[in-house]
Amino acid sequence: MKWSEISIHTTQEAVEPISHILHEAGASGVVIEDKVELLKERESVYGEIYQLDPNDYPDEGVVIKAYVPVDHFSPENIAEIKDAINKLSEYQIDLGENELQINEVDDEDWATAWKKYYHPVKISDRFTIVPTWETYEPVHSDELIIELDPGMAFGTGTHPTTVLCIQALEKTVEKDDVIIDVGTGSGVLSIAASMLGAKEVLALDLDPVAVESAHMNCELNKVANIVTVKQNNLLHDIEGTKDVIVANILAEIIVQFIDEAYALLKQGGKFITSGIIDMKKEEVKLALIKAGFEVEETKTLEDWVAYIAVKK
Ligand SMILES: C[S@@+](CC[C@H](N)C(=O)[O-])C[C@H]1O[C@@H](n2cnc3c(N)ncnc32)[C@H](O)[C@@H]1O
Repeated sequence: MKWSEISIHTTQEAVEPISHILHEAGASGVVIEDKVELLKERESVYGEIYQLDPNDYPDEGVVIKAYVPVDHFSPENIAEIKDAINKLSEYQIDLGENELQINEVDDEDWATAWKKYYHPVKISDRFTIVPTWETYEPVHSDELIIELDPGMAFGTGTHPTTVLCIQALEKTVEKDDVIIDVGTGSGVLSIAASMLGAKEVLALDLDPVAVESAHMNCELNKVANIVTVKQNNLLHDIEGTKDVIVANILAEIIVQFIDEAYALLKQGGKFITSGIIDMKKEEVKLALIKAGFEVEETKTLEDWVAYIAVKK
């Protein structure tokens, strides 16, 4: 299948409004190429390993790329996008070069375009995430390595919410624990839980692409005997008593199944939640307390929050 790649060379201050215009026009995601990424001081508590290639970034400004099926936009639609972008200058937004280009690319090209930005990253005391197409030599003997190919599912393992969940799992999971991972995506949290000693992990996702990706990654990491991957809507119709439930899903969704999580956990069981943007943290905390949980720990990274709550 052919896709249209729309790329706009602009400035950093125009990234948000232009990304919004592209989303409104039907693009399901955007890729931002910004040289600042090369200069950024990374939080180095865990000595993350970044190997970004300067050739992937523009010398000046930012390039925003969006992908849509090749016949999605008529010339009129493109003109409307250009108009909407030009109008931003009325709000004193500097558009820089403001150059829009359209290229035709193959399915394969854009589905894998993000791979060049994804390299081994040490994300916690014990875990390093290594993309399947990279080679990596462990630095420490007790390092746990998760090999991952997220494909089109969420979960390269490096998003702040995933990092917070893995760090929380590292503190929480005990040998032979029985765990549920709600919204497993690439399966990264289920794999981490297995490597930390869980006896059984149930990995759930509504999206069949995620289910397939999680299956594949569990095989790859040799934890398929511990993790059962299943297509499921949140915790609907799930039974049994669990030691830990982890869910990295948006706050709006978490609040919908807090009571079900509470019911499934044993006394003293832990509910790890992330995907919570800072402005939603109080709403989730109140809902946890209302359900009977005690919030044991609040973790933050960038604008994201994770809670470790215990069933009292
Ligand atoms: C933010 S991603 C988290 C992926 C992975 N667990 C991680 O931490 O990187 C959220 C996942 O939740 C899944 N999801 C969204 N709504 C869901 C629902 N109602 N039931 C099950 N999964 C859902 C999405 O398909 C997506 O894979």
